Amino acid sequence: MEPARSTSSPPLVSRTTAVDPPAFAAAFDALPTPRTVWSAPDDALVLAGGAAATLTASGPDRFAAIRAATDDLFESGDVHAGTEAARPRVFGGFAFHEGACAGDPWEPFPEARFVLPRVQLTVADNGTWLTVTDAGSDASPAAVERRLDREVDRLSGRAADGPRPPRPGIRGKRRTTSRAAWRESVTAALDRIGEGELRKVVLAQALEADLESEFPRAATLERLAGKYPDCHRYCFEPDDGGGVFFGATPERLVSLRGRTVETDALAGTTGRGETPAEDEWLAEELLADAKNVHEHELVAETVREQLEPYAASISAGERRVRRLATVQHLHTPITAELDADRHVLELVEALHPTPAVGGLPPDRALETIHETEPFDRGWYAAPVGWIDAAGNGAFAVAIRSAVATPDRATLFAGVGLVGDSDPDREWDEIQLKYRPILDELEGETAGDSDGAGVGEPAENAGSERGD
Ligand SMILES: C=C(O[C@@H]1C=C(C(=O)O)C=C[C@H]1O)C(=O)O
Repeated sequence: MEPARSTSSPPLVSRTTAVDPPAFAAAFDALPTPRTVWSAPDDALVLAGGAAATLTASGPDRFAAIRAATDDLFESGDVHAGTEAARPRVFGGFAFHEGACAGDPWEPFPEARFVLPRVQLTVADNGTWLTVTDAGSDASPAAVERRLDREVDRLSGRAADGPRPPRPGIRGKRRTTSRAAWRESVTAALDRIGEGELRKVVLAQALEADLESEFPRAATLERLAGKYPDCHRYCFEPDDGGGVFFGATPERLVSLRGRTVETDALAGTTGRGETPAEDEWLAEELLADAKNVHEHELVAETVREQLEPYAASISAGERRVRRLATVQHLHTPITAELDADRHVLELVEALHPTPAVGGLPPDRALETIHETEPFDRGWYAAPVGWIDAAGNGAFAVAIRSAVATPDRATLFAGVGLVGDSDPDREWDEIQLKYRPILDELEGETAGDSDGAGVGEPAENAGSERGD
């Protein structure tokens, strides 16, 4: 294992002030690279740029290494955060498995990388906040305060620079997996399930899209925010600034606040109907479908088992249907109280990969994924999120995602296979799971509006219902 490397060491100096909210795209474009966007339904929106510190790690111990590096970074601080949401946090993510970032388009992405942003806009219930942070032996309160004044002048209340750029359009698409190859690999996986070697495996595909015009980062993130307000939205730029990993995922891996843990079992999928009545019918069918319920219960049971060694109590909510813009999923919310104070990365490591993106038994499923998928998963389906000085944090599962460079996007989507899965239906499900990102790449459609403000409430396209 390569030890975690911090490009700076404590002390950490951070200053925050309230500002007038700027327009999202104008702020995004004005921030230094590498930029981060993090937004979750129950969390403040963070739009950040630059790095006061960068923590990277690789190999099987990358979770422990990042944990040690964050403990080191947060060891001593001179912090005036003004509001809790603007306290120093590192943002980043992990590769799905070690070795997953070896090939195109993942080379710029380390197997684990977290950034303490230099400049951060935080949009919380109690206002918009601008933070400047420095870390290392040169960090000085006077210099941080001077920079904060400059950033307030640059960013506060900044208006949109013009109309939102259109979707880039797609010139051509390439699949990593042909329909024939897919049928063959699904059949082989189902044989392993039939023979009792495997109970479930999640196989994914990648889709490369050549773009007609330059990928518009800020506009794409704004449009995803409008369509997926109740998903976790994320965007991470690697240090070279060339590419960007982004997405809007319905799946929380884990959040920890004090000793309270929240997580989701999300697995089992159907489409959306043409009418509200058809939507309802599909949701009812999903709740009653033995194959999908089995696929879902394997995830819910495993998440509970994985949490058990850490928990004083665990409770699962009712299984419901989570309705998104293009698909509907079975969803069980799970909460736990820990038996002791713990770091969020202990839980991330214990839970990842859940059988919602890996399979069961985990080792056999990962072997099958390696042997079958002709591309690197990179950060797809892996944990992305944040960590604070107290070891609290929130992580999502980075699905419904893509890596984009100015002229190309690579999209990823997968499906859970159990004994009675059908290769053609699973193929169709993958196409539906590409839609959230593909819709933002394909040519312009009527009815697009101009840029909204940072954190402006968007139309709610999602809902949840029980049976
Ligand atoms: C693997 C993905 O999605 C996962 C697989 C699901 C399924 O097979 O039903 C549902 C939600 C996710 O847990 C993906 O979107 O890429």
